[in-house]
Amino acid sequence: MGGPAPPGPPRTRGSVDDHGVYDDARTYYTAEERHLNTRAGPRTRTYSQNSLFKQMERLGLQEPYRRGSHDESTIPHSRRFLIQVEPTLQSLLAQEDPDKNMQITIEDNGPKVLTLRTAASNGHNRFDIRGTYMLSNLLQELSLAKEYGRKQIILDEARLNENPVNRLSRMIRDHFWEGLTRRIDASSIEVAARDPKDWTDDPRPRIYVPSGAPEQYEYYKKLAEERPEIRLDVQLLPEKITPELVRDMNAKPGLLAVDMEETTDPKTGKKTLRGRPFVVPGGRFNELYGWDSYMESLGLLVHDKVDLAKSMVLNFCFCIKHYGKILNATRSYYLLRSQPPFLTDMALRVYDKIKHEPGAVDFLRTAILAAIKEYHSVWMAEPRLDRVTGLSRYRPEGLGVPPETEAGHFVHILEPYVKKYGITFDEFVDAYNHGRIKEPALDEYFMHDRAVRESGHDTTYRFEGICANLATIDLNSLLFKYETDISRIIRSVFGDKLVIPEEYCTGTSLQPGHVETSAIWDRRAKRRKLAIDKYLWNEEEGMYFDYDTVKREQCTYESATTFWALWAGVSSPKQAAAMVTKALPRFEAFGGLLSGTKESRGEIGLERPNRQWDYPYGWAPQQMLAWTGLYRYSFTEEAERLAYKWLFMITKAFVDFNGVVVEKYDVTRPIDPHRVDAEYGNQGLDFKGVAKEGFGWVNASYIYGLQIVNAHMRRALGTLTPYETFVKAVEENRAKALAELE
Ligand SMILES: OC[C@H]1O[C@H](O[C@H]2O[C@H](CO)[C@@H](O)[C@H](O)[C@H]2O)[C@H](O)[C@@H](O)[C@@H]1O
Ligand SMILES: [Ca+2]
Repeated sequence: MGGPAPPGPPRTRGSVDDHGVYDDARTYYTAEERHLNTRAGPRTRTYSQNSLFKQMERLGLQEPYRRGSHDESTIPHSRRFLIQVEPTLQSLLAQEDPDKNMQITIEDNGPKVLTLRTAASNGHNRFDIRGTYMLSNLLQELSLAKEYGRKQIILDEARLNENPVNRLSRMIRDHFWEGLTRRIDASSIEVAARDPKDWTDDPRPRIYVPSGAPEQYEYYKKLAEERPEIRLDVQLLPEKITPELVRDMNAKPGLLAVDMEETTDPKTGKKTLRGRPFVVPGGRFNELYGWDSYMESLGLLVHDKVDLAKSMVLNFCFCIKHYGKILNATRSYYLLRSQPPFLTDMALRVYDKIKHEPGAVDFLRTAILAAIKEYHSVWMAEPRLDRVTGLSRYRPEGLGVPPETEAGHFVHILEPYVKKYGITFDEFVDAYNHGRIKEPALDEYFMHDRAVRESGHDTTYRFEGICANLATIDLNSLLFKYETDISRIIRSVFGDKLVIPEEYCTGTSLQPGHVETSAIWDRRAKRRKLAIDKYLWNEEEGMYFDYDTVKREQCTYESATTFWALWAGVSSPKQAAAMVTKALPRFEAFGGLLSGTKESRGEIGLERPNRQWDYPYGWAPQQMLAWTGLYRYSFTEEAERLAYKWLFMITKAFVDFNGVVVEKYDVTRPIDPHRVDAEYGNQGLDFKGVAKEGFGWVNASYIYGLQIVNAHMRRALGTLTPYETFVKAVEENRAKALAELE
């Protein structure tokens, strides 16, 4: 045992690995020597596609269709091109991007072929780049090269025809995570403070600091003084956060401070603060989110970005300490609501990676103490707890109309009131928000609307006008997971005794010094399972449903969140089997799991528009939790199949649509599943030339999903094999192998 690892296969000179063909863009395009044409002698000419075309024209030759003296090198991966960046970019776009959206997709009807000059011939020989995928990769590479200031590059062909699964994984690892990482401190506050949702006339950077973090207040004040040009507005929050306060803060929306760590300024040698980094979802969502962060951390951990996942856990602990909860997200207008809770699992996964490091147990203690406080003060307290069933609901406090939605979202609800009072829309909203107009039916509507947003499923007909009354299978599965995780951690890491310090008692009925043991958490979990079985399980349908705690009846909307019970381990093996045979077929579509069934959504039309968390849309968290849950109950084949379908859909859209990765997909649409126009539309589409961020939880689902499928499937994905073709091939091979045995 032990000893050095066996040597790997010998590396041939000139092989792909040899010169970092797949280096990240910064490394690839900033390495001077890589882009010097070492073969260039006195004959070197600097070609651009433009000058190439002109020259061909002069000679009466046709480009790009003529093959003539083309470089026909057949050595895979060894071909490189000598390219003048800007002129080639311009000709590529002029020719292959007729709809001028700075993306080359299957919808662009250009000739789909462009001739490049090979580096080996000093630019004398030519080679055709063909098809949407290679041309769009060329556009992406040229955009990156330009960004790094390159005028001329030597580009490896292997970057243009790379296996798409490898390319997307590489983009996520080397580019997207970085593009989505934020740090709130002097280094980049302008970027972190930007809020595409800001509805005010003066969207300036603003930060709210909790009263318990005076050192941060000093830090940001100083920063604002030293850099007046960024117009940073620094505000100290009062100790007590009330619905009135949050409503009034809507006139001045801002970022909420998160955790900072002490560090030494390399310039002055003095102690200073540095923001703990976090990943944002992307698009219009440029702040730390609750459940997005958990999903993102699953991808970060696969990519060994453990520090970033750990840092997000610590930011959550800060939020629980200073704001009383893990926030929906860290903007002032989200202050009163949370999101689906995943802290214990997230902390455990990080701990698992760092447990050999000093401080790991302290990290886990901090996270678990925070989770216990959150459990008691948020989820198991009024108004979220329903004392009759013992189950919990999404039911945050708040006043008035949520300001962050896309303009027009509430028009159909508010228009009748606007007419009734004969005032303008804005006047009505202001009067209603400040209580000058009282409309109890609207209060009820917005209580449910806030609950919908806390649930993370904003919006869906499952929840409209009812959400705050529902004990959902989602939330109660997650709380069951908290209970079982906390029990296990107390027993296995803390010797079955965890002392609760004073700061973790506020908002709970615990006394400082109280000792938690696993037994009480086991009892809590047992009680919740019983209640879930009693109120949420439906034997006939073979799945879980929400329970209306006011009407005291089970609901009928079929939601993919039924599979969260598998993820949390709350189902019996019999229930799990019933879900697989009865429920799963109702949710399975071309690209994976539907959010809900078509029957449950009902008819849609002008008066009843599509909601983004209903049929036909599919979301990354639903997929990830279902795969993990199915795996947990040994339904490996089902988990692999669902993961394959999801990954195939994402890879295909990535290949056909210039590297696109979006927030959610229409899982019933094989050709362009990224097209979603419900509510605020899709996020992640809006890029020029090359995608820089993807979308947080979809990035993660891709990386995580590749851990779920087997190696054979991964290879089939790389060749864009549809699931049915893949299965057929597997079956044929099996039949052949069996026949050979006989
Ligand atoms: O601006 C409208 C709503 O946007 C958020 O919801 C959606 O994006 C979140 C970030 O990716 C995600 O966590 C949520 O599940 C999505 O539905 C926000 O969370 C809502 O509170 C907000 O009203
Ligand atoms: Ca285009």
